[in-house]
Amino acid sequence: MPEVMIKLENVQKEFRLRGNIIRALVDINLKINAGEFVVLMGPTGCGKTTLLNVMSGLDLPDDGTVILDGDRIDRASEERLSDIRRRKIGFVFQDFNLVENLTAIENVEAVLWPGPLRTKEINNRAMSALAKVDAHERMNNHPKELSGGEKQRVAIARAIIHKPRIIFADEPTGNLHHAAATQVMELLKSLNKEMGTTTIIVTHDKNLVKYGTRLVEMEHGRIIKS
Ligand SMILES: Nc1ncnc2c1ncn2[C@@H]1O[C@H](COP(=O)(O)OP(=O)(O)OP(=O)(O)O)[C@@H](O)[C@H]1O
Repeated sequence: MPEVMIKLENVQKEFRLRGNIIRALVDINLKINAGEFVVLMGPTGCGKTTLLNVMSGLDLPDDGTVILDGDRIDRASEERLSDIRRRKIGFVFQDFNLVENLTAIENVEAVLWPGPLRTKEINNRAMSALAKVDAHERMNNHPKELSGGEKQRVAIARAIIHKPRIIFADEPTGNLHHAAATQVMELLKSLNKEMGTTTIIVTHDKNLVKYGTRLVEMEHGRIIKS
């Protein structure tokens, strides 16, 4: 039996906007096994980001059950959620979310500050994460001195420095040109293969389906294919 990494049962989520109720997630049932590389697609506004946020503990559902690597997270406190996120999850975003006044390596190291590790050990780990994503030559540059692809590779180094069980990536190639997008997807794929990191990416780009081991499609808050 494969190890189940994420399990959602009867998950519902609504938003209220100027008197309207938007059903962002409608009765979602989904199981993702350890080591899968899931590509989540669907038209704009169908609920992809909401689903990613609920699976990763960035947001809570109104109803239903969410289990992440054995922890039930749908009713967890913010303190517990942030502890689970810190230990188990790496996040990658469309706009990179790097801190502008820190260098590339400081952006990666910052994940481990403050913490039990010595400065030298943090520095070594950050260097090896940057080498893994082939961005070590730019380690002393600030984000504004990096290309989009380089910024995203630094962001991926930051996402993997604590060896997460799961990577969630929301439109990771949305701001990149074709060549840089390909490089970022190859990188996520190789991390998934080498380290067995369960990976879930949201995208609009049909060309990225080939990187996944599985395609999940949404429409109007529902999963229509999984
Ligand atoms: N905080 C919020 N308040 C109100 N409505 C929201 C909020 N977040 C999302 N929504 C609505 O919920 C629905 C699902 O949004 P979501 O961002 O999950 O879609 P998406 O599939 O990721 O869209 P896109 O591809 O455009 O990023 C949309 O109708 C959106 O307007």
